[in-house]
Amino acid sequence: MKATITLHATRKAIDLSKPIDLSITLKNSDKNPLAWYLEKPKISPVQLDDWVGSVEAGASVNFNNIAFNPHAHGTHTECYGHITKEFYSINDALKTFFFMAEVITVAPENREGDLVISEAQLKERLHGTTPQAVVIRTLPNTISKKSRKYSNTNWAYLHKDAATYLRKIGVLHLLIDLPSIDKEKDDGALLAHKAFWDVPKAPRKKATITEFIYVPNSVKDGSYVLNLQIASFENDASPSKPILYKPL
Ligand SMILES: N[C@@H](CC(=O)c1ccccc1NC=O)C(=O)O
Repeated sequence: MKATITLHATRKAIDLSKPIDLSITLKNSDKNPLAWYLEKPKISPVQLDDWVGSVEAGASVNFNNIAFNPHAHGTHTECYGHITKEFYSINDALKTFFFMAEVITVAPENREGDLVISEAQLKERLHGTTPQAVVIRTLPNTISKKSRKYSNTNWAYLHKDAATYLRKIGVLHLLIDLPSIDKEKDDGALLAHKAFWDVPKAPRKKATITEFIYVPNSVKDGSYVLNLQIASFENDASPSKPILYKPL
């Protein structure tokens, strides 16, 4: 199935039968990626007295409870409610779901023992484009990202100036293949989150950050149509399913 999308008088044709799924599956398995010092998600049948919600155990249906954390267990999209005292829901922040996106690839720079994505790197990779969404693939890009145990690894992060740059060129949706755009242990500074959302000065209520994606190596850098979908959780963050379509 093909579709034509018109944005700012530019028409792009896409093939809806060729989605590129950037989400990492969330599973009850040791292969699930982990961050923030949590153990794996739990997916298990409901038990009510003698009844077990599993067809294998004699029930008519499979009926599982799921216990997980959107920030720690896989691909999720968050709004500025992630870092504010007041409650703001991702379900109110994200109300439209198709955007023009630029996929870029960066090798974080070594700065005093940290791996940092700089403003200069983003500027160079975006070469003057001002997309609605930016998808950052970090190098090395191995498939182990889908099952990595990130806790206490001091993963790569976005310099606050890089996040400010994205805000200033009008990027509304930022996607990255790390558990956070910020440094794992920063004493609560969350500099890149604050810079991207402009918190507390002038919070960008519609801006979102999607973390824990995986961009397959087969996907080339460049322009795509992004379909960013969340589950309708009233929460700062929700599991999400970003899908790219390559313009034909
Ligand atoms: N870097 C923060 C912690 C942090 O960002 C965080 C901690 C637990 C669960 C989620 C977190 N952040 C991101 O989604 C700090 O060191 O205080």
